[in-house]
Amino acid sequence: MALTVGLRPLTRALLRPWARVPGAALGRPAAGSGDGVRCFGSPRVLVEPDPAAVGVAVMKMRNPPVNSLSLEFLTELLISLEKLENDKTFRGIIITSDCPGIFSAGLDLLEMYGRDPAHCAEYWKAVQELWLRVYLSNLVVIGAINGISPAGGCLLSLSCDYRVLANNPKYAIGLNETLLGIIAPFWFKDVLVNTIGHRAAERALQLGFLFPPSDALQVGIVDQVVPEDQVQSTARSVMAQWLAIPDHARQLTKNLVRKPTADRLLQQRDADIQNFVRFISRDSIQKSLHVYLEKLKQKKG
Ligand SMILES: CC/C=C\CC/C=C/CC(=O)SCCNC(=O)CCNC(=O)[C@H](O)C(C)(C)COP(=O)(O)OP(=O)(O)OC[C@H]1O[C@@H](n2cnc3c(N)ncnc32)[C@H](O)[C@@H]1OP(=O)(O)O
Repeated sequence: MALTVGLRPLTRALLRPWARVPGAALGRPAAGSGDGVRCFGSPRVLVEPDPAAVGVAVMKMRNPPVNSLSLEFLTELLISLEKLENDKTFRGIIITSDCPGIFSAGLDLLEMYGRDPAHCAEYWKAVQELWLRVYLSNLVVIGAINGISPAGGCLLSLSCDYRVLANNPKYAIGLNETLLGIIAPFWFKDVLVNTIGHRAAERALQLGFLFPPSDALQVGIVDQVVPEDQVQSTARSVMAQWLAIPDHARQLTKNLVRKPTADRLLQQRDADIQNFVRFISRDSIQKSLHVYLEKLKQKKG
């Protein structure tokens, strides 16, 4: 899949600072890493080969405080994913968070609030692109979900091939868009329906459920719940099972299962962008986002 849409100026801008960080440029050995050990990433996305598993990369999201998916962060994720896809040494990625207690707070509300239509369109293209890249990745993608994962964070998790969630009562996962007064786009909905079934998705989406770990496992929005200190090791064991399957057979099967869902978006990407921009620009929606952002602020006291 080509990394095509409207990201070039930002991508160029992002690449410049990386060049100044010793060892942090994509594909270069990291400062402090041993000779020949590939460690690449960007300011917000740390990518390292798993020292205990050949062919596996660990991608850590570090966009503090809450790993919200800003345009810059999305762009860095996309570049790292593209790099991994093109690097034949890797067959699998474990996606996890470097922000304690938070996997990802989802889409960055500040990219949708008080922004002009052109910005919203560029942002939505990047959101689409990240979903397509993760969902259709040829690599095995395991989510090691070590924190709360609402909305866009949940979509990212649902796009992995397998999800391991830390058993912490503070964590929850789900598509909670309605609680913000907005709606989950049809492709978010499709992925949830594919994962937990129509009836459970119908309830979860309308009520904006954020499932705590035991409920998340029961409904099937995650595949495994394990003690927090076992999330990474479990993800690694699961990865070994998936990598035992010949790549070509697994990849073709994944494509067979996922392509119809992805095609629904691919066939109408521009219309989906226009729909998003129209929706998000409405006064009533901007008002809802304002109220929600204020609530987040007030929560701090
Ligand atoms: C047609 C389709 C139309 C529209 C579709 C649009 C789809 C949207 C999907 C989404 O992903 S919307 C985003 C949904 N996300 C959430 O509801 C999560 C909101 N955040 C939280 O609930 C909490 O922040 C947290 C539980 C993740 C973490 O709590 P805590 O550790 O207590 O941190 P704070 O709440 O104090 O947050 C710190 C800081 O970060 C800001 N922030 C939090 N989430 C977001 C976000 N998603 N986008 C932007 N900024 C966020 C928060 O306001 C605080 O900012 P300060 O400046 O006050 O420090």
